[in-house]
Amino acid sequence: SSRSKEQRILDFVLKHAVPGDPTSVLNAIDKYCSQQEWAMNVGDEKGLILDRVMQEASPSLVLELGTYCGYSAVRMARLLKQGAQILTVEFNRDNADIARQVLEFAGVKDKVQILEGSSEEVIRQLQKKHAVDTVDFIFIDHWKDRYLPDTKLMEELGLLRKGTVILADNVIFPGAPDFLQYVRSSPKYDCTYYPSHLEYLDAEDGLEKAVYKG
Ligand SMILES: Cn1cnc(CNC(=O)c2cc(-c3ccc(F)cc3)cc(O)c2O)c1
Ligand SMILES: [Mg+2]
Repeated sequence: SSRSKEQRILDFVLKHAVPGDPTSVLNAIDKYCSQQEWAMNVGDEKGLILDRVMQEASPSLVLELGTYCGYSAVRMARLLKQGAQILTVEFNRDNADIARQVLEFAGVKDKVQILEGSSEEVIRQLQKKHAVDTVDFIFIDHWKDRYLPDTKLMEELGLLRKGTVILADNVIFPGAPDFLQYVRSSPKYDCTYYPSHLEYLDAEDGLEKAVYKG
C-alpha cells in the first residue's frame, strides 16, 4: 500500500536526523517540507516566535491542540524546564502514530503525552482523567473553526489561570477570524500579534498571543 506524505516525512527524519537530537529532527522536517513536499508544520520562521514566547512563559504544563507529525511538540519539548510536560491532542490516528515515532526518535517522548481524540472531548476530560488543575501555556494549531469554541470551553472549565498564555497559529491564513475578534475584544485577554509567513511559503500569516487575565 502506498505510504502517506506524513510517513514520507517520518522516513526522511529517520534517515537524515540524529537520534536523541531534537534540533536535527526539526531541521530534517523543515528541509523536507521546504524542498520536497509542503506540510502544515508550524515551520522554522513561526517556530522561532513559538520558541521565544514559550521560553518567556517558562511553563510547567503545556497543552497543544493539533499534534500533526509532532514538529511543534518536539520544538516545545526541547525547551521545557526539568519536569515540565506537554499534553498534545490529535484527532487523526495515523498522524498520532507518526508523531509518536517522531517524538521517540527525537528523545523527548517522556516529556510529551499524545491524547487521541476530538479536542472538545479531551479538554472535557483533562481535570478528571489527566489530573490537570490549570494549564500554563496553550499552543492552538488544530482545525481553525475549533479555536474559539475550545478557548471558550477551557475558560468555562476553569483550565485557564491568571497569566495562562494562549498562542494560536494561522490566525491570518487559513485564518481564525472569530477567535481573533473574540480575544482582541475581550477584557479577559491581553493580546499581541506576531506577523510572520505561512510555513515554507511567502504568504502572510501570523501568531496571536492572548494572555488570560483571570
Ligand atoms: C487534518 N488536520 C490536522 N490538523 C489540522 C489543523 N491545521 C490546519 O488545518 C492547517 C492548515 C494550513 C494550511 C492548509 C492549506 C493551505 F493552502 C494553507 C495552509 C496551515 C497550517 O499551519 C495548519 O495548522 C487539520
Ligand atoms: Mg498551523
